[in-house]
Amino acid sequence: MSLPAAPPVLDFSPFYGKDSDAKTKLIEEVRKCCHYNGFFQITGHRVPLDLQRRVMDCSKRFFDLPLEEKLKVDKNLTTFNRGYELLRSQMLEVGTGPELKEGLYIGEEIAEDHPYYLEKKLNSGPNQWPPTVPNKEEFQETTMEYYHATFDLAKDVLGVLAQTLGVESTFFDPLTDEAVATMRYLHYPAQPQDTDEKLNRGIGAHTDFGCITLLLQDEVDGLQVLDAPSGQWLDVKPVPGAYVVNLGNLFMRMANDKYKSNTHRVINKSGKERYSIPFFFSGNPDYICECLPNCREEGEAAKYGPITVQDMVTASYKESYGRAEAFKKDLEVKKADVIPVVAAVGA
Ligand SMILES: O=C(O)CCC(=O)C(=O)O
Ligand SMILES: [Fe+2]
Repeated sequence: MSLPAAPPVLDFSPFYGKDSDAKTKLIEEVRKCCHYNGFFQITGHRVPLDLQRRVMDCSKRFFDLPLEEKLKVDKNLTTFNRGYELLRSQMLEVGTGPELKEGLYIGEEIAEDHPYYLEKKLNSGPNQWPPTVPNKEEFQETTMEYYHATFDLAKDVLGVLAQTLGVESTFFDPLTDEAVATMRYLHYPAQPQDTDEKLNRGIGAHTDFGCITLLLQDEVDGLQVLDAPSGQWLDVKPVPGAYVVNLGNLFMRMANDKYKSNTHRVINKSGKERYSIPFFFSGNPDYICECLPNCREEGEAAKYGPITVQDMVTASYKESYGRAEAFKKDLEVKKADVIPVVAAVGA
């Protein structure tokens, strides 16, 4: 048995080239990762490094704002998950405290007369733009430029995933057409070095809900994936310019559990602030997720029935936020604050 291995860094550029051997090799490597734990990193993609730098700068500019400015775009002002989320709002891992991260949720600009808004589709509505962020116009433009570039990359990654299943790279077009994706600017404050690892999470152990996630990390580490066979947590080291790609629960379900949506978490023990930008690609909300081609042996039944992207992702959201709310109510009752933070927001 090979030793537990951190997700490999793959050169994605053969997808755009004419070298069919290199393309076949890329497809094989991606397939191996999908079977193993659904995680890999990619370089050689088409999102410019300069755009990645500019978007990280936007994220920092936003989180540097005073708390009362960030609260002007509070996510709770919308019913469609756009805007600012305070520290400790989410709790994905049972038995740990609410998470030490703050975020800004952004998506495609959906006007209030758009059918997705009117029909209350997943995370669909106008973005809430922070009114006092420095260089506000550039902030909006760069954010959306980055959103669209990452959306295109997600489509390309799904093209390769289709090929790993032995079907055309266009197979997922009905899923990617008019797809919903949500991006989050995330900021993990520095935690104390002697932080209680059992309780404190930047983000608790979880699997992602949607189809695929493309994650941009800054240079501060903290992301870990669980190696299920050994129970070890493996660091996903930041590689400049690279994306961490991982499959979500929706994809695993469509692959009849043959491909993995793997458990991961963030513990920011670096003593530094950490910034990351995950891009969650859910898909067209009306797309019906069914068992994909070549994901079962002859005569083997599909493990799951059909479900829409909308229903699958909505159910996952409700579950995790419900847990955080219940925990906080419990804390209020006990009047105890057991979760230390070094750099609390606004402090
Ligand atoms: O910030 C990271 O590195 C990971 C974030 C993550 O796993 C998530 O938001 O689902
Ligand atoms: Fe995640």
